[in-house]
Amino acid sequence: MTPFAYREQGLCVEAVPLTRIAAQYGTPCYVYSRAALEFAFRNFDGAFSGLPHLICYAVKANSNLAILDLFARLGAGFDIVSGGELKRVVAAGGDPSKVVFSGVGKTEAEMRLALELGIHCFNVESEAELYRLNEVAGGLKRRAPVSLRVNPDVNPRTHPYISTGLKESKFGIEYARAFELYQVAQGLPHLVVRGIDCHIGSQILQVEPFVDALERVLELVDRLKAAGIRLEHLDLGGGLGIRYRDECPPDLAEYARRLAERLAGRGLKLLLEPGRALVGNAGLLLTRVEYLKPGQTRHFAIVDAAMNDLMRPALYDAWHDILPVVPHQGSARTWEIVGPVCESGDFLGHARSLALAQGDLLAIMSAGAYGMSMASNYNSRPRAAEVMVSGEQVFLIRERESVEALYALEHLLPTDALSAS
Ligand SMILES: Cc1ncc(COP(=O)(O)O)c(C=O)c1O
Ligand SMILES: N[C@@H](CCCC[NH3+])C(=O)O
Repeated sequence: MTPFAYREQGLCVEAVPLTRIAAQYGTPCYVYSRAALEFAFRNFDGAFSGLPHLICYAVKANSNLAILDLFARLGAGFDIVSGGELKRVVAAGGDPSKVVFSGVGKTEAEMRLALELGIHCFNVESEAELYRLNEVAGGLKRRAPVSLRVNPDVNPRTHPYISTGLKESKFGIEYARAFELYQVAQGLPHLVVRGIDCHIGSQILQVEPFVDALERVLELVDRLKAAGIRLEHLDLGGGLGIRYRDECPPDLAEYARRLAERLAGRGLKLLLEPGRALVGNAGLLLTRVEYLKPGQTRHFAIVDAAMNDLMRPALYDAWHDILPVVPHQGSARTWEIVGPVCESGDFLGHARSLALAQGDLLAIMSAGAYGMSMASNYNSRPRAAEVMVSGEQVFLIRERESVEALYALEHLLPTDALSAS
């Protein structure tokens, strides 16, 4: 599936040239391909067709309503980590009964909302959360469906900031305590034990860590079964990596086969929470070169997108391919691709060999996941617009913010308060 290709008018998304999108919607602008999103979901879902399963898209990767709507129509469930994400799922037409709620800090209000909407399961991350959830559910005269998110202590072999399944991590319940806490959960009157959950990290490029985690979790499933605690589902979280540069992510069929092998004959429904794998390569960030600033030691191309739009390079030193929308014949130079934000860490790419002129458009690739969803208004920069391409059509799915909207919630101190000091 190649939704991005060079044609006569330069780089296109499906049938639409990026030059047209820039002219109509301005830059910076996130551009997604509907075909790529649908393909990614169907492909992932299809790989597990031999097993009872539910793909719960991790909303945090990209929470635009149009994307949630698309996945909901394809039958997705959703993995959420806040009341805000739950409200987005509902606003997009998602089915709350296919929602799992992860996260270490669920508030009472978030629990209440999720119980009232009837979500599928809470992935509980601590003993204290079990007691709080029991109380909140009791207050609503309901029983809360729960899984314990177990920390299997396996190394996902990824960036340390996005490893979550090691015992040093704040996530999940310590493996050694999980059995005992299942017994606690079983004894609490307003909880129903439904399943078991783990999530070991993100951008994982081998199948082994998933298999190791699954085996650890299955050991626990067996011990629980022997103690009379039967589970309906096993949620293995998300984390499957994608190609940003030259990575070789695991083949989906192989990933599915290795998991299915270990789950065979157990009667457990498999839940998965992919984020990046469904949206990462379906989107790009379109930006324009504002200035070229060649120097003695380094040459800077200053573009109109910045770390507030795409934080991954600044935060993880992450690589995103940067392509010229209309390639030049001119000779290439090595450029630092940087934004206008007042931070030395504000870069989108180091040492990129490109033939550039002021005013050129660039496409920052593989920006569909953790791009817009991690954007901020730092330096009072309005967040970018988002559009979705479908064949020859372009749909605006999020307007560019206005600068006024950025301070609309703020208040000046009243004059009398100022004169009193
Ligand atoms: C609990 C949980 N589920 C799912 C995901 C999605 O991860 P990814 O986008 O790597 O698939 C994350 C993020 O790492 C997460 O924390
Ligand atoms: N935000 C990260 C992934 C974190 C996953 C969330 N648990 C990234 O951009 O790669």
